[in-house]
Amino acid sequence: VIPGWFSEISSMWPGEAHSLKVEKILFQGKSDYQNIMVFQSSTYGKVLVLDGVIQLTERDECAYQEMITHLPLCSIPNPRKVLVIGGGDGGVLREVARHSSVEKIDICEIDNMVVDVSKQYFPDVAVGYEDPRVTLHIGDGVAFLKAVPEGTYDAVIVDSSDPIGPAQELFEKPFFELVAKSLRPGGVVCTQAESIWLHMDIIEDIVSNCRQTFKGSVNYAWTTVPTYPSGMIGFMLCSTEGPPVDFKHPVNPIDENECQKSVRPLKFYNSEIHAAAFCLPSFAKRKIGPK
Ligand SMILES: NCCCN[C@H]1CC[C@H](N)CC1
Repeated sequence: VIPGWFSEISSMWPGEAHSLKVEKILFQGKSDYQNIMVFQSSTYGKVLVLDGVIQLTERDECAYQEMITHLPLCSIPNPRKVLVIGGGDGGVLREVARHSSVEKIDICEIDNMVVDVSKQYFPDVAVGYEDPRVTLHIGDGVAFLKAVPEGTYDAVIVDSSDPIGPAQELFEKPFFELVAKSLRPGGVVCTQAESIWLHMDIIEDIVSNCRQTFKGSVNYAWTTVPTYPSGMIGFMLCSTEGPPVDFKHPVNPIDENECQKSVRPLKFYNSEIHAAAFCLPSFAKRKIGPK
């Protein structure tokens, strides 16, 4: 370990570790589920770390939060009811709130300390909680979905950490089946789906489970996030049987300059990068590309 540097060392990405220079550690704590740390970095703003894994930095969180939200919500004409599983930092809520068609936003986050820490150290991310359409449920996403009436949501966004730890069950088939039941016909789900450089085996399993579970379309998309391992992260975009969804051509575009009074303009997402996100390198296309 280099003094003054944080290195993201994990068995989930053996033999490599992204490092950030640390100016000051701002918070360290342990919730019922995980270790939580916040530090001021030299060049990426404040950084949120769970069990030694970087969750977000102020400088590049826009890439992840905007893409995981607008890839699904811009792919259906009028999203009204949206569920966020995970996402306790509030960044996805901030992005969902940009859609004026949305009437109700439920969020189910297992760890209340993540919510409190984000509100204290990342106000520009946790601002999402201030939207009156938001209802926060603290609990397990699987239990929450079991209690949801069938066909409740137009969109579900699964903003999870990695498969090792509290989020493990969010990568397994029973969870996908519960998500599918909670969606209306032609409803959409977007999940955090790891990196094609690091986790192709996991992604192949996820794609296989999704193809068995979601009878509309199943697509893998990705974005660049400098501070995530391998500098990128992917998403599964799936739709249930019903009105067809063409994820690659946003039917409900959001204008990057559409800056409502309350929120800042989009920093990353636009319609061109939406379409581009579904283009895969050949090694990935062969394994997880459209059949
Ligand atoms: N709202 C930010 C959640 C971050 N999602 C994950 C964090 C851990 C990474 N290895 C993968 C993405």
